[in-house]
Amino acid sequence: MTTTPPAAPDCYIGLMSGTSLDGVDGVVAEFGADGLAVCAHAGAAFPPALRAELLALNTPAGVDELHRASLAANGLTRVYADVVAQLLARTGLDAAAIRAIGAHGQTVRHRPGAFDGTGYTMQLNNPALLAELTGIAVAADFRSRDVAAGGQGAPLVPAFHAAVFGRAGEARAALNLGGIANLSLLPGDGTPVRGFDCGPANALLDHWCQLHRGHPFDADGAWAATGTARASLLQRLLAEPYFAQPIPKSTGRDLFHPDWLAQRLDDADRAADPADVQATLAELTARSSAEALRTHAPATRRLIVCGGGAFNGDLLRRLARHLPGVAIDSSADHGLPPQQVEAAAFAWLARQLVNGAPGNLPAVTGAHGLRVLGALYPA
Ligand SMILES: Nc1ncnc2c1ncn2[C@@H]1O[C@H](COP(=O)(O)OP(=O)(O)OP(=O)(O)O)[C@@H](O)[C@H]1O
Ligand SMILES: CC(=O)N[C@H]1[C@@H]2OC[C@@H](O2)[C@@H](O)[C@@H]1O[C@H](C)C(=O)O
Repeated sequence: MTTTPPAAPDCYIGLMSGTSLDGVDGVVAEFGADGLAVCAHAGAAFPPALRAELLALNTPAGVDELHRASLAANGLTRVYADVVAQLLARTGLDAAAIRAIGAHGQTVRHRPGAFDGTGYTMQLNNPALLAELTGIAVAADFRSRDVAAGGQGAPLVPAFHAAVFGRAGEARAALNLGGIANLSLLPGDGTPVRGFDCGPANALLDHWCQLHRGHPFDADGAWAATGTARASLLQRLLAEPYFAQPIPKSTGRDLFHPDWLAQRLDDADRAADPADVQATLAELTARSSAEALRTHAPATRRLIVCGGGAFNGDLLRRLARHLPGVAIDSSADHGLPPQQVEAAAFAWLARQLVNGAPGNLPAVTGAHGLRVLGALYPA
C-alpha cells in the first residue's frame, strides 16, 4: 500500500497599512480544503516621525516629494519586515515555508479615472527591499492593473469578504470601518457581489480626537458618546456629492481630509463643544454607511463589521439605530477578528497572483474584466 505524504501547507503572509495610518497589521494565513485559517496575527505602530511623513505625503505640498516618498517607502518596508519577523517567530515557521507576502503599501494618492481618463492610484512601498530583508517572495501593487483596465482599483476586499462571510440563501453585507468605510454586498442568491467605499470613517474621527484630546483615537467612541450631533453641520457634511454618486466608486484622504471638514464648519460649530463635532462625525459615518446599505441592498438582514471601527461601541450603536431590522455582528463572530480581515485579504490576493488567478471583481471596481492583480518580486 502506498501513502501520499501530506501536502505542504499553502501559507501566505498578508500585510496591511491602511488609510487610518495607525500602523501595520499582518497575518500568516494557511489555505486548505476548508478555506483559510489565520495561524498568527502581529501588528506594529508606525514610529511617530514616519507616521507624520506618510500623513504629510497624502497632501500635495512640500519640497522634493519624490525623494521623501522614496525614503518613507523604505521606512514603511522596515516596519513590514519587523511584522514579518514577529509572525515567523510566533508561528515557528521559517521563511521558506511562506509562499509569498502580500504587501499592500501605503496609499498616498488615489485618483482612478481622473486627469487623462486613466488616472492613477499610488501606494508607497519597496517590495524589492522587503524581499531582500525577509528572503520571501513579495506580491505588491495590487491596485494599478485594475485602474489600467478602467476600474477604481478599490475596494479589492469584496471578493475575499464574499469567500469568508458570504452565505448562500442569506443577503449579507460586510462593512469595513477603517480610515475610510467600505461596504461589500453579498446577496447570497447567485447575483454578483458588489462593493464600494461609502465615505469617511476613522480618518476624520481620529483627526478631530487628536486635535482636541491629544489622543490618536477615541477609544470605544466614549468621547463622541458624550456629545450631541449638530444637525446643521451633519446636513452640510452629508451634502458632499460623493455620497450620492453612483457606483462603482472609491475615495480616500484625497477627498476626506481635515480641510474638507474645516471648510464645512461655521462659526457656531467652531465655538461648540468639540465633543459635539466628534458626535457629528460619528453620525456622518453611521448615516452614510447605513444609507449606502439601504440604497444598494435593502434586502440585507445581516451586517458584518470589521476594521478598527468595530471596536467603537458608540459608532456601532449609531449604526444599529439607522438600521433597524438588520443584525449587526463583529467579524469575530464569523471567525475572523476585525483587525485581521484586511491583512488576510492581502494574503489571499498574494495567493491569487501566485496562482495566476484574478483578484478583482469587475462588478465592484468597474474594470473591463477580471484581471490578475499585482507584481511578484521573487525571494
Ligand atoms: N478600541 C477602539 N475604539 C475606537 N476606535 C478604535 C479602536 N481600536 C481601533 N480603532 C480605530 O480603528 C482605526 C484603525 O482601523 P484599521 O486598522 O481597520 O484602519 P486601516 O486599515 O488603517 O484603514 P482602511 O481600512 O481605510 O485602509 C484606528 O485609527 C482607530 O480610529
Ligand atoms: C486606495 C485605497 O487604499 N483604498 C482603501 C481605503 O481603505 C478602505 C477603503 O479605502 C478601500 O477602498 C481600500 O482598502 C481596502 C483594503 C480594499 O481595497 O478593499
